[in-house]
Amino acid sequence: MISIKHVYKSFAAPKASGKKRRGDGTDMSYAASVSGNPALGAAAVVQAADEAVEALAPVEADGFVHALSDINIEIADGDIFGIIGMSGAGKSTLVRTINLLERPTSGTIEVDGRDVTALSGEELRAYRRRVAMIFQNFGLLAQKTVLDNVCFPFLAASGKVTEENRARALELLDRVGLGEKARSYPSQLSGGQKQRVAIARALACEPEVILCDEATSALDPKSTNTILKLLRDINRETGVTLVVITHSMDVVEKICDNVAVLERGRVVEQGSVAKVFAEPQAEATRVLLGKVDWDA
Ligand SMILES: Nc1ncnc2c1ncn2[C@@H]1O[C@H](COP(=O)(O)OP(=O)(O)OP(=O)(O)O)[C@@H](O)[C@H]1O
Repeated sequence: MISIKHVYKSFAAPKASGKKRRGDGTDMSYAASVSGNPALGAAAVVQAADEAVEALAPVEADGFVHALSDINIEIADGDIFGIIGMSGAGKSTLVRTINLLERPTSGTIEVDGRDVTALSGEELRAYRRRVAMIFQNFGLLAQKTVLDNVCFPFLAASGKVTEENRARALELLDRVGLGEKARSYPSQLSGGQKQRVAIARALACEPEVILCDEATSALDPKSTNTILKLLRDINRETGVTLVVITHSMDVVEKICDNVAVLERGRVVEQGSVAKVFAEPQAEATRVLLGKVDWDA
């Protein structure tokens, strides 16, 4: 059970670092999400701040961007929990506080009753093995083969990759239907295949939770369905909890059991998907469902 209690997150008004993204398109979030290395964490935060500048964050009168305000959510073990909202609602910030890429400004995140927000060092690395993550841009390491990408969590955890680890990675590649691509490089795969590699990599350390941050946003409808079905099947087979960050009600309807709707950093509605779809209470939910009267 993940209990998010009174979580707030504020950022000082962002300033562009002037640094460009690394030429190989590496998303720092993945490397940071499997390690407790403060330098990688800092690089991921600089990258996020640059993206926030690009997104023109609204700066409040006090000079801060209040990305999350008093978030209270409970996610049961084995649930497929959707977090939905428009661009800038705070979805990515929330998911990044769950795996502690960002620390909440205040509030707690309890996992099985234990507050994890102050974890560091080996305890933080161990926590991140329990909470895997997949990203919109896949976060694969471009210079490594598919097999080496799936083995990366073993390397990050213990500094080496054993034969047993490789055999496990091959099993996982088979599970996602990509056994024959083990020696390929990410650039040789379609978007849907890249996301399947990322899912195999997420499963490597047998996580209890997978955070899926806009995992299908870069994919066409057919690949989206393949990935959503794969995630749902894995949830049923292994009991892993899925936290699905999305701006698409279609995604929520297809795989989620429960959903929280975020608007400007606040939860404006939450409950079972069936109830929220049948009787949406918040205006933001109706907009996301496409149930708005544009002429009103
Ligand atoms: N590192 C940061 N520094 C400053 N502001 C930030 C930072 N990260 C996020 N923000 C701001 O916090 C708010 C929430 O951003 P967040 O990326 O969480 O929204 P989102 O719902 O995930 O949006 P999108 O769907 O566009 O990714 C935005 O106003 C954003 O600009």
